[in-house]
Amino acid sequence: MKPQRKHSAALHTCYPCRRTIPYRVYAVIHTCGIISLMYHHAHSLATADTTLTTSLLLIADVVLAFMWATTTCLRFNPVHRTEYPKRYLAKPKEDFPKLDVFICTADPYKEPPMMVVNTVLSVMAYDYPSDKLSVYVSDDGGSSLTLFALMEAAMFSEHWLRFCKKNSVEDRSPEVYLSSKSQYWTDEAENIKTMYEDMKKRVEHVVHSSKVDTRHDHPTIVKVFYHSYFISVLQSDETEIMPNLIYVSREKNGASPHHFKAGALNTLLRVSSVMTNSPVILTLDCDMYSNNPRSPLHALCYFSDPKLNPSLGFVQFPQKFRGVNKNDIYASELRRPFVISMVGFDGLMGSTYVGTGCFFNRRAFYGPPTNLILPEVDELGPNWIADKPIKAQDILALAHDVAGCNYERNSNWGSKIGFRYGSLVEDYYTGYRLHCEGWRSIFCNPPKIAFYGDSPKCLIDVVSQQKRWTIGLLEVAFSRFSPITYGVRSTSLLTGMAYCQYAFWAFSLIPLVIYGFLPQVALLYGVSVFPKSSDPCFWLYIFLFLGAYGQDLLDFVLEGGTCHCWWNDQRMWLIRGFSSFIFGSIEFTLKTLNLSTHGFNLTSKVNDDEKQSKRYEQEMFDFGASSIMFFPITTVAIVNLLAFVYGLYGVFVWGEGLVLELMLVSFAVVNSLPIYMAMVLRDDDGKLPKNVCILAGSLACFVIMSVFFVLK
Ligand SMILES: O=c1ccn([C@@H]2O[C@H](COP(=O)(O)OP(=O)(O)O[C@H]3O[C@H](CO)[C@@H](O)[C@H](O)[C@H]3O)[C@@H](O)[C@H]2O)c(=O)[nH]1
Ligand SMILES: [Mn+2]
Repeated sequence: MKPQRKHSAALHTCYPCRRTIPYRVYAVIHTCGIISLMYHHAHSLATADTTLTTSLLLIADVVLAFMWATTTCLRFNPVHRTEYPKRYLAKPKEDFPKLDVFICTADPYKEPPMMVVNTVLSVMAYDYPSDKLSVYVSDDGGSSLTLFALMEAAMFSEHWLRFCKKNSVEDRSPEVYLSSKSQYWTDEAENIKTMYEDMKKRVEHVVHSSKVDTRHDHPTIVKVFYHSYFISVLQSDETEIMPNLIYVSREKNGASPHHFKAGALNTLLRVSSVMTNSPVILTLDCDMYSNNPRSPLHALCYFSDPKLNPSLGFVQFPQKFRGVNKNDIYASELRRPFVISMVGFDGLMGSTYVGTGCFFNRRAFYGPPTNLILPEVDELGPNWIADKPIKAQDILALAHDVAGCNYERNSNWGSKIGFRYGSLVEDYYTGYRLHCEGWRSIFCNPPKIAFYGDSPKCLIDVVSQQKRWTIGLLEVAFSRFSPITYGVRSTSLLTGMAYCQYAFWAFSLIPLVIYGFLPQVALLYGVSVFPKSSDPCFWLYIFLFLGAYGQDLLDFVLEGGTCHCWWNDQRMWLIRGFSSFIFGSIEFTLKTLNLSTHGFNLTSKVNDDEKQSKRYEQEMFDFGASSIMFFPITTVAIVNLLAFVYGLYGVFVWGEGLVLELMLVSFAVVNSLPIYMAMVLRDDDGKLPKNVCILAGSLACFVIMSVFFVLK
């Protein structure tokens, strides 16, 4: 997309980042460094008799170079954008397009119904013509609890919407608004607070008192909530229609595949098509409430631009989370994928889709921009005019029909139409496939955060979530549509390569394991695998390391992060490498060999362990759960500690020989400090369980001893 300059009536502008040119220059220099390193390895292979270690180091460096190249594609043309929603507002209200909002939920215990209710209310209260707004909730749990909560929400919404519009409330999630104390408290506010608390009590009472199973077998339920009129507060003779609120629980049975969230979204796509068929769709996860009532206008600044319009598939807002601790110890903000890379993608074909907070052009789900693929019946196509009342008998009957679990059999749904199946990261995969079809996208990041969600607050949840992503990304990497083969041809070299960064995310496991064990164990035997400090190659290593890490830090800080957060973020890369990537790759392999299956393990959104929340606030790592996931990371921490101690002693004995080894080991040890503390110094529930420590200690000894036989 050619950057365009500001002119007065424009709805949006786009500026290239200032770092672009220096980055390109540096890329050339760094590339020369990498080539020299490869030459060094090739030379050692040919001359020295250290074939095994050199080959391993070569493999590690090739993977690192590949990762670096993919990141560099995202640094080629980063852009920033600004929208002018006020200018859009000047349009007559009739010209605003209809908007369908999709909200997914799946389990009333991991995703409390009150959380869903707040998300629903926050979008129903958008600053948007209410008669053009429809909110669809997909409940994959088929739970009567969620249904009950929505019924309550529907009743409360009338009061809430009126209250928000009358008092120009900014926080449209009632929970957030009512728990913030900085408000002027009026009788009216007191009143709405009582109503909200009553509703909350009823809903939570039902949730606590009835133990329902999250069912895997349930019939279709489609429930349209009664929509009444409410008197507009500004001109008392005018009436305004409430937004539509529709609950959908698709039919499920054990025999037909249901494709997790992608399946749920496709069901909503069909049901909404029959009922309202709005040209613009917003997808949200149930924890992502709206924090900015004007975000649809930001998105429309792009969708209404005729220059972008014919091929603009989606507008993605960043994922932001509430309650992240000060220095973000688990890197839950995911600043790299959700902001830094987005800015880079945006200058190529557009941001990736991250599953939530994304406005879609409905047409994008029906084939490439130039080639409309029509579904089975007219009512499901993007051109269908949905003008019947949504409670009409035939409309409801059709909605039921298209939410059936056998509906998609032998159809294009999930392959050519709708959200794409075949990966546990249906978001990344769907966005990628749309880019392959020629759709473009936009990253929209206005200063007022559009949505806030929930992120896992304990380490095991973090690494389990990322294990699911690892599996999903590998599914894409090894599919027929792999970015490295199909992607680079269908999009562009840079976009395809940039997508590779994620698809092959887990591959960084290879250099991590090699650099985490090989030099350390060699050091323990007094053998050096890196060049001595008198060798010019010594400086090559230093330069490449500092260059790559330094640029990474710069990216982080330029996109609004702090140095301390960056440090925690890079540490999480190591931690996830030795947990999520390892176990994700194993599960992926088992599944490919048909030895196991894996599902979509929901991330829990309840934090009711007070002690644990406190530890999180104090930035203490929480290992708590005795999980095999922490086993490799503990092992590598122990090996590095041993090597560090031995290396310190060695410096005095061998002098300059092992400087690079020692630097590497020190870096690993500093990164592992929380692990050592969790092993020996701590006594709370978050410490590393004894059995994990003992097992890891034994494995560390085993690794060190077995290398003895290889080296000697
Ligand atoms: O069978 C399923 C499984 C999940 N969901 C919903 O999908 C959403 C995301 O699930 P969550 O457990 O919160 O996953 P996260 O790891 O937090 O989500 C990230 O990763 C997912 C892909 O793995 C994306 O779908 C999400 O948008 C993205 O935020 C939730 O609203 C769920 O209710 C369903 O509707 N049906
Ligand atoms: Mn989530």
